[in-house]
Amino acid sequence: MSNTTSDDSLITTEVQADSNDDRAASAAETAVAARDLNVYYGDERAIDDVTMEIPEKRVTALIGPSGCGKSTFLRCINRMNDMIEICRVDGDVEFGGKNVYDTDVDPVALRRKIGMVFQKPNPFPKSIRDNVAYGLKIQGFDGDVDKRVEESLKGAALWDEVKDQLDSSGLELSGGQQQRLCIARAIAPDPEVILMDEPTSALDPVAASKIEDLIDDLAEQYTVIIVTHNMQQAARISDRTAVFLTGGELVEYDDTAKIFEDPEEQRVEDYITGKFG
Ligand SMILES: Nc1ncnc2c1ncn2[C@@H]1O[C@H](COP(=O)(O)OP(=O)(O)OP(=O)(O)O)[C@@H](O)[C@H]1O
Repeated sequence: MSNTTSDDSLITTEVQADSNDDRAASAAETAVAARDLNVYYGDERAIDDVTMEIPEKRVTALIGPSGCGKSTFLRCINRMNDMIEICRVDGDVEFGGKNVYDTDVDPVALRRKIGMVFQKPNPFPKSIRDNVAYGLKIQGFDGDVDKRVEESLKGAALWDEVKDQLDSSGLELSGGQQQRLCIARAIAPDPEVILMDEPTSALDPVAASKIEDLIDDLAEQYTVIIVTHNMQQAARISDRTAVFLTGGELVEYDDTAKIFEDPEEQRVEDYITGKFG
């Protein structure tokens, strides 16, 4: 599968020291940038003037205590907050050199380029094949659907386990397999960015570990932005970490090793060492 960026297509406490290091050390283009981003639910501000650049083909973790705005920030990136009536967004989220909140951006086209995986695996009550092919059909994909389904299931490290049961229901799979099916569904439309909102918190440790390995592989090809409550997970799998604290303030954003080993901000150190949050 190829990745392309085209503005036009939008219109209508242990840091892992192996593979992440190579990625973290090399320069990366910016995939997504928030500029002066404020988000409100009614009168309540959930994101407080956040500016940050998220690098391409890296894993960026968003961490912080409950209610600090991590999910709200994530949902801004592919405009999932549009679905929440009382939510108002001020400022820019740039993707492919364009503000995704520009009036000529089609949110459905945007979400093909910026896919999303949720906390609870949510396959459709359809066959494994149809789960993966769903987005392709909606977008009027005129290529080889079976080939793309196979590539996507391989990309989600699920193919070997399901290749002989593609017509079985996705709901018959285990929780971890269902989550990898959801990842296959997210990558089938050939996105550039994958947003993950606590993708392992509903899974047992073995299934969670498989997803962590998969996230590392996905970053070879995609930009991965993950919300996690699990600081060890952030330390293990991410290249960059953004720490949000109460009120939607982005307090510190840096290489993951720096955040976990030598943060600039006392509040971040206190949070990471469990003094609050
Ligand atoms: N749909 C909504 N309507 C009203 N307020 C909301 C809505 N979603 C979130 N909020 C509020 O916005 C703030 C940030 O919430 P958000 O879910 O983004 O935080 P979070 O850091 O992801 O929390 P958690 O880790 O518990 O999921 C909270 O005060 C929350 O109550």
